[in-house]
Amino acid sequence: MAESGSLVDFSGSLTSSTLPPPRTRIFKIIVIGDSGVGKTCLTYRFCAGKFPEKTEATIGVDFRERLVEFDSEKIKIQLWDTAGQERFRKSMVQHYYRNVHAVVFVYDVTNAASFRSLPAWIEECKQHALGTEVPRILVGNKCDLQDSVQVGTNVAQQFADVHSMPLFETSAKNPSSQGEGTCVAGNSDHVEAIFMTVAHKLKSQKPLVLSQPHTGSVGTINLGRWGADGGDGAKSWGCC
Ligand SMILES: Nc1nc2c(ncn2[C@@H]2O[C@H](COP(=O)(O)OP(=O)(O)OP(=O)(O)O)[C@@H](O)[C@H]2O)c(=O)[nH]1
Repeated sequence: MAESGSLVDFSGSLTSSTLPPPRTRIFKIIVIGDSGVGKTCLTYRFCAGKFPEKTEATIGVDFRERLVEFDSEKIKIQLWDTAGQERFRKSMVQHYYRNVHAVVFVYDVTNAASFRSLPAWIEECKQHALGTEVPRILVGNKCDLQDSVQVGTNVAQQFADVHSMPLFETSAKNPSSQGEGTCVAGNSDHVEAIFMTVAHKLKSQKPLVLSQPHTGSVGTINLGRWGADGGDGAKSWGCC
């Protein structure tokens, strides 16, 4: 370590143009659940700010990201929108489970089968070494379809409690029309709040390994299947 005198001399030659660019932390969050539960719509709404007019079944994995700022620190939230259909995900699975910082499990509140599938998704995570030490949340989507609800808040909350996850009920289509489940009431842009909550949680944890020079991009991009990796996993998670 340089003594303070030599440090002063040396720092005189250091200008902002010679310093490395500020680095942006990246949080890799995978979004999983049955086909048709709305994973693409949720990730699109968060990254592009609107409900997509048209979606097609995801093949493999789509990758969207958004740059956000917390306490003057820029953070890139990278959402990996995975295919729900088995035939579109097989070859890809082990790649998108690498270096994950958080997992978002999605079910469709109007589709009980998608809720019953959750244990299988949790099991798949476990098989890829993603246990309870990785922050996880449960999202019940399509709450705008109130007349068709098949999965009540109580049963979803019980499931969330058993698995130590916070539960959010929302709608990618109309985020202000969510039901009355835990953590949901009165938020006018709930999808935003869900992903920001996860990012906030991750930010307050151990610094991540992977970072990259700040490019200032905001919004949705699709880099294809092998676009990016995250860093070390975050270590703990409390219910909201
Ligand atoms: N009413 C309503 N429809 C939604 C909502 N979210 C998604 N949808 C619709 O549900 C269908 C499936 O949505 P996707 O986002 O493609 O579902 P996915 O989970 O990504 O499906 P896969 O890519 O096959 O895994 C589409 O027709 C969407 O328009 C929502 O919050 N409310």
